[in-house]
Amino acid sequence: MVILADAKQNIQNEKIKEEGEEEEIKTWEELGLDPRLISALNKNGIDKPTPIQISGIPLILEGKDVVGRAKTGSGKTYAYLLPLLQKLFSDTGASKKTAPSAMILVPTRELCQQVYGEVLSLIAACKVQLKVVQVTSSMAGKDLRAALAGPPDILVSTPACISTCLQSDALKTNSIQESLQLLVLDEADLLLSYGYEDDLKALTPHIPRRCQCLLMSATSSADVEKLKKLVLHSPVILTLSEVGDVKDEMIPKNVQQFWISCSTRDKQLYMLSLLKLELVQKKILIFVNTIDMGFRLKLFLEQFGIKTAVLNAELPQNSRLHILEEFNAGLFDYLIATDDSQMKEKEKANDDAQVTSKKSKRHPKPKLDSEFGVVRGIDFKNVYTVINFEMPLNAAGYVHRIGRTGRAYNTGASVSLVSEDEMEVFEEIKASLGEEEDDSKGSSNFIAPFPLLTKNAVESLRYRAEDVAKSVTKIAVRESRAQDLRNEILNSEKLKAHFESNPRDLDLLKHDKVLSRKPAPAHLRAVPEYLQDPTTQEASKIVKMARAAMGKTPSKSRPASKGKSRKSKDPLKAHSAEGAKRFGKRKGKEMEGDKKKKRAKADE
Ligand SMILES: Nc1ncnc2c1ncn2[C@@H]1O[C@H](COP(=O)(O)OP(=O)(O)OP(=O)(O)O)[C@@H](O)[C@H]1O
Repeated sequence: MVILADAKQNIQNEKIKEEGEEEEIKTWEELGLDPRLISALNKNGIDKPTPIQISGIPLILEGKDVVGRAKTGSGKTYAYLLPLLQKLFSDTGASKKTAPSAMILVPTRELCQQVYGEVLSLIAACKVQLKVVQVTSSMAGKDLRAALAGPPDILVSTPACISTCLQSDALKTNSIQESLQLLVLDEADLLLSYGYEDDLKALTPHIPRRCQCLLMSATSSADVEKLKKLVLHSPVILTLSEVGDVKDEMIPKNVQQFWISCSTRDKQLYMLSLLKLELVQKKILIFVNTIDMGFRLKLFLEQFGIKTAVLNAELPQNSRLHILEEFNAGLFDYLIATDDSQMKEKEKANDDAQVTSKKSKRHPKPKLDSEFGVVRGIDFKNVYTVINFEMPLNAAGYVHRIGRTGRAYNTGASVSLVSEDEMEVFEEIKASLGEEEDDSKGSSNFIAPFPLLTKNAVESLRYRAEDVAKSVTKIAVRESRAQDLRNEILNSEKLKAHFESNPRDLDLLKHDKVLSRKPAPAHLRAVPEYLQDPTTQEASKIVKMARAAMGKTPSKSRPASKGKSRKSKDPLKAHSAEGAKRFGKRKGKEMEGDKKKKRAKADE
């Protein structure tokens, strides 16, 4: 937790204790949390605070301005939500409120929906009379005014939408001056790179000096520095020692990171090998950098009976939210996500869309939702493996992608397919994770070569993969993308109506339906025995056993990292860079033992 120090103030440095470090275990009561919130958390199986919550909640309850930096999936949302709600519990509302008491600003609509859902469920569980609303830029002025009439106690939105509310008078600047007590900027470092600087500058002059401001992020950037100056004006701010750069374990220790060197041309072949030979554990989140690549991969995989959904910026918002809900509910195991850090592609596509839509009215390009984003902060449930089919543009993008697994003490893994022209960003990522310069190309203390995929196994699938890849033409990709969009727009109207009356109904629409015009040939669905070498079969069997051993929904609050980690038979553990250090000796003995047994058996 970094809390900026005003140069004149004494800097009180406290270090957030890492998981497993000797520390007195704090309880929610010791943090001064309201019993209603504690019982809501316990009902949810969340029985003790994470390090960032231990450090942050008391400071926020005291009214301090806070900049919270902690690794992905470490509970930053509750670190600010719990004290924020508690402060509003006691807000008797004596003075007539003319604007929300608290505003939570996030960079994407998906995160807006997620935080809104968390607030709603905590308010319901605590049975308190607090009103929360979320507003997004897609809402018309009259809907914004209706949503903010009242006004609500808590407002969850994006900076762009707040700016729209100010312009359309749905929010009045003098009301903000009178009523705003708490302002939270979540995923703060992304807010400016999402182009919200002007929107924030439109808001900040109206933030009253007494307002308590909180900035949360898993990675730091020059933008956070800018935001601190822009937003953190309270003179008394405490500082806890910086969690450090990305290298300070910004990726949870319980995430094993792997990589595979392969040509761009072979990426689909390697992806097929990983999934078809079942060498990685479900659920699987696959990141690509462009929407076209997402559909190309979808069409390719479905020819082999692997059904996926593609989450991207051109889908209607409630379709995107429904896909996230379906995926989190486990209705399908593979999700292809277009990474939001590829902002350039969106801006360019938006510009193109404006240009082409003038030229050809008949085929206007769909407008990309610039508030789309499914990497930052989105709390994917039970994602075990994150696969970078294409590498992110930078280290922060890598940290946030990998951060979609290994959340809240659960274990996870990542596999990055690195082509020759991605080696540079791969080296940058390794350096930012703390790799020493002199490490020879490819070797790493943080990201180990993926050990379970043999050359034989890959070559055995090459012919089929290349044959299918050829059939996925540019035209097929474009047609499937347009078809998917038409389906989703049609569905999204149905969705909106349906959600109102059946909020819990998740299987209304299948988002992972097959888009290929021609049905997948049956012989491609299964990999024939003769194509699988014994090593791969053995590895696949152990991966499945490891997954079964973890059960379907790993427990949220059982901290695997507390040294009491459940003995996982995960075959990757011994091979991961982290695992090699910890498991090297023990694993070596085990493997020695296995070899002796095999030799003894052979001698019999
Ligand atoms: N004290 C806790 N114990 C166990 N699980 C928790 C605790 N606090 C939060 N969680 C759960 O951990 C998951 C991740 O929490 P959250 O989304 O707040 O992480 P984050 O730090 O915001 O991640 P990101 O950097 O990706 O935004 C959520 O499912 C949340 O319910």
